[in-house]
Amino acid sequence: MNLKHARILVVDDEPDVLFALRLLLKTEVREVVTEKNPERLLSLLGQQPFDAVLLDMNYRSGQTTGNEGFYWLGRIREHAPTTAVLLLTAYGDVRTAVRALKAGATDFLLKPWHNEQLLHTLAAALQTKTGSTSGSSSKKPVAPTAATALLGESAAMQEVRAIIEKVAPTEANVLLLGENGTGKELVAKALHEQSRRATRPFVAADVAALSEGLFESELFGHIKGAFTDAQASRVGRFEAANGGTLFLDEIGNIGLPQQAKLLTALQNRQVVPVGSNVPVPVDIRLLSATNAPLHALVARGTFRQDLMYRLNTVEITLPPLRERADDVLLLARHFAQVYAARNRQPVPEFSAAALRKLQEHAWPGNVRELQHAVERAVILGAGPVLLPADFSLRNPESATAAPVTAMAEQPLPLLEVEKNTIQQAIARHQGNLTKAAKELGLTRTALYRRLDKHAI
Ligand SMILES: Nc1ncnc2c1ncn2[C@@H]1O[C@H](COP(=O)(O)OP(=O)(O)OP(=O)(O)O)[C@@H](O)[C@H]1O
Repeated sequence: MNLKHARILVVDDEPDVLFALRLLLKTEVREVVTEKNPERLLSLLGQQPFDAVLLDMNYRSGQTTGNEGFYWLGRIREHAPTTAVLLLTAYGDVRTAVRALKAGATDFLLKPWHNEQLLHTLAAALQTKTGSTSGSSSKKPVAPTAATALLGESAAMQEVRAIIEKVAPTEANVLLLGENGTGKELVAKALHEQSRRATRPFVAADVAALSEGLFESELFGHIKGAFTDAQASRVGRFEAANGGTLFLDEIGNIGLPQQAKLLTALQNRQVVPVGSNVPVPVDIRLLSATNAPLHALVARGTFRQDLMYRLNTVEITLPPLRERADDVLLLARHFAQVYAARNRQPVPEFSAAALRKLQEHAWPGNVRELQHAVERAVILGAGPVLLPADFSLRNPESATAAPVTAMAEQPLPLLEVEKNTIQQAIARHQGNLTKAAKELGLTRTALYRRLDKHAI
């Protein structure tokens, strides 16, 4: 995790330390909360998730044993096992620091600290926490983190969560089905985080975005000199995910030749890098996702049945947002909190009419569309209560006609033209971003970047 996105809790009984750390961290991280009473630690952790806690070792004057620090470290480990804990220890007290690491601390910081060093240590601890450079050998599954919390109280979402809980600890391959923006990638991350592979890598690949030529080298790797641009050997996504989870997104969009190669790799549990003839064994759990009707593609003969059976030991279908109106409100309030915090604004309320508007909208882009709509409303909204006018929602039918008329009447700035063209393409394909991207001649990743740029 990036320092900029982190929520940090600092617990120390010295007001000067709290003041100095708040001053240092507030421009570097997303949120910093300071607390001088360690007794309040657990209730703070219960109120909101923190990515890291900076914890002092001694709270009573004259005490230098660090025992209180160890006690609170243990309690944090029980309540928030994924939160990084950095202990603040007196300079020179290396023995306590080593004991702290053995007791489960992520790292320690010496008082007085150097600001640069502290930021560096904190950033490294956050990296370790997300597992991207983790050297941890623990095989214990971790609880889902806030970043991957799958929200929704509708019967459909409760069922999805129940299936995740059952399937996550197994080695079953899971196929995630559902429209764009329904949360398939989020479910994939939740499956990984609740699995025995949680401390190993989670590697995602958008296979629809890969050209036919790139598919093999991206997934299986290549050796130096395998093709003109291959100036160095490179491991593919399979090898990068070794021991962990590989998530193949948009699996329904790959052609028959790629399907055959993928099936061979899955059957043999090994990959052959491009340009090599030496197979490399791989141990991965495969999760895949698509918004395409995969069973219909099999019936039509454009997707191999034997490959589908490899992928869908378990199938989870994410329901479209329009079928779970109650979740719309819950998610809207959640995103309002997230974006208000991110922009350091008070959390806005929703007027009854605004809530009605959100519930009645068809959400062709599902949760992603709602997320962007709320973000835009939080940033541009006029007051503490969000009104219907703060949400400019387009239904697929109305989106096609309006911008064309506008273009005919007066010249539009280039950015507006780009935005309109994208919106029309998305509307024409009923929110299917893969098809819209294809029509626009963009990769899905490039389309996402533009959606973000235009806050669509
Ligand atoms: N149930 C949910 N609770 C909280 N956030 C959600 C939920 N479902 C989706 N989101 C958020 O909506 C956005 C889109 O979700 P995600 O990328 O997982 O969808 P997807 O189905 O994989 O989309 P695509 O098919 O377009 O790749 C993400 O920012 C995700 O965090």
